[in-house]
Amino acid sequence: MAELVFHTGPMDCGKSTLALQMDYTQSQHGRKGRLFTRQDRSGRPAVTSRLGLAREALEVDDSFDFWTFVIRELTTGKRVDYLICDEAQFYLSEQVDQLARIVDELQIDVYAFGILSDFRTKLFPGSQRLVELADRTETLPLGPLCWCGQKGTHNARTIGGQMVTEGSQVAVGDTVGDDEIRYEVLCRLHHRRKVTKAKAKATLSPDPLPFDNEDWA
Ligand SMILES: Nc1ncnc2c1ncn2[C@@H]1O[C@H](COP(=O)(O)OP(=O)(O)O)[C@@H](O)[C@H]1O
Ligand SMILES: Cc1cn([C@H]2C[C@H](O)[C@@H](COP(=O)(O)O)O2)c(=O)[nH]c1=O
Repeated sequence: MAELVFHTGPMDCGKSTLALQMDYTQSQHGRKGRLFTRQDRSGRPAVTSRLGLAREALEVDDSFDFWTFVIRELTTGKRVDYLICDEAQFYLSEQVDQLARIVDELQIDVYAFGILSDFRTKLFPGSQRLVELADRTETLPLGPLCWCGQKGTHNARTIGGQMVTEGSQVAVGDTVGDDEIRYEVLCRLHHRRKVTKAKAKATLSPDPLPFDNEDWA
């Protein structure tokens, strides 16, 4: 039986790396796949991992129809055994419905990868639909740590170094670099208290990180 599997976790937990590893492993066994992404950080239609791996992919925009695409591939004699769908949080919920139909009616495996929730802790529509429809939702076992040393679970957005809790849901960005808009993965406690690493450092210095300070812990 083909499967729709949603691999999720916060930013920087290895989703794109796993997507590329799955594609590699499957293709080593002669299976033919297609890679998709939407608004990758690189600005290119590609699946890119912070470990340095990258592969070209097909860009999914609002008008893209997975069902029509796969039917066209099959009816022109091409083989499709699986789809790898990165940055799936940005997909429309109708597109996730198309992915489920592909699994059920064409027996093609779909492996989707994406973050569950945004910087306000609200679900992305694409991720919500994946959780609703997937045969399995898997949370990646490894992930970034909050500055306090706890497991990082929640994505924070910073603008000019300040954590924000309002703004548009989509703003492509990274957890490293010096762009105005950045992300930082925090534990729930520090996300809720809006204590980023920079804020903790400014407030609590000169203690070394990770802090074990009563004030914030
Ligand atoms: N130089 C490095 N050496 C080892 N592992 C690294 C290095 N850089 C990044 N990583 C690993 O890659 C992970 C991020 O992978 P990536 O696929 O880009 O994440 P995601 O797609 O979930 O945002 C990090 O959590 C870390 O485990
Ligand atoms: C939390 C959050 C993230 N994004 C963007 C930022 C990145 O471009 C991607 C996540 O990429 P990753 O491969 O998982 O690191 O999503 C966003 O647009 N809005 C948000 O709230």
